[in-house]
Amino acid sequence: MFILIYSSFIKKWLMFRVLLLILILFRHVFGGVILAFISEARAVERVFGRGATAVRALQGVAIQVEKGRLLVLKGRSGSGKTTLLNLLGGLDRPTAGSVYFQGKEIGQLSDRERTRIRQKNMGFIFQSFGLFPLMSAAENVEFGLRLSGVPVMEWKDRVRDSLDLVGLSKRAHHRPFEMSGGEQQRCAIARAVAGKPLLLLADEPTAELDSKMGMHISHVFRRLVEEEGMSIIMTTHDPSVLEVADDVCELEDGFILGKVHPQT
Ligand SMILES: Nc1ncnc2c1ncn2[C@@H]1O[C@H](COP(=O)(O)OP(=O)(O)OP(=O)(O)O)[C@@H](O)[C@H]1O
Repeated sequence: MFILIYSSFIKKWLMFRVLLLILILFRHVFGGVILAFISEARAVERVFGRGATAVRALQGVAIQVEKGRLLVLKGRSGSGKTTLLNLLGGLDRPTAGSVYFQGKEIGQLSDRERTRIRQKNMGFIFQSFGLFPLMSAAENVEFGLRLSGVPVMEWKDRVRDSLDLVGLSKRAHHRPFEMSGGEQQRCAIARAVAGKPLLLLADEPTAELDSKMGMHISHVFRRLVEEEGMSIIMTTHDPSVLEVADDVCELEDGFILGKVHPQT
């Protein structure tokens, strides 16, 4: 009797494990196909402040960012580009509507969970660069790798390669105040891409660069999309970035006017 009950329990337990394994495999193999969008905003509103002084920065915005594509957000100053970028990157929460990253609604997550998702999967290039003033260019990049959980043994190569990618190898041991605005911006780019994030979010990443360097960096972004399969969302006014975009989305007064596909 005892043996019968015991063997039926073992059978059920084994079936449960097999089902679990099939589910995990299904998610790994088909997850990417089912979730074609890396990031998505649905009916998003973002209002800053209250009452008479409230600013409606985004109004009913819906956008889908496909995996492995470079999406540019363009529009006049104050049209809502940075606000949308911050929401898609989980740096801010919408007043209404939903924001998803890999199918998961990130606006609903705690600050801690959103931080974990950002550190593991996303790279950011801010308008203000956000470099640590007491660290050299190499140390700034290395710090980014530490946060994104890249194994220590890969740090040295990744720091070297990413500084090389943006043409900053000769400034590896300089601190931000010893670099020009354009060099600081390139250091911020190296830090954001060194961890090979799934999603790179960049706010005016070529604003401080001359046209030749702007063009070079635009092609670096294109290579990251094509060779690493990275998804990129960036805001810009720079025509050289528009040239390498897969999709361009125009914003006006917090609304999306439309999406075009310059490459097709
Ligand atoms: N923290 C805030 N508090 C109040 N208003 C804000 C805040 N952040 C943004 N705004 C307002 O929201 C609107 C959209 O700002 P946002 O920075 O998204 O525009 P943008 O298109 O990125 O502009 P730019 O090209 O100048 O960077 C603007 O009117 C701005 O003044």
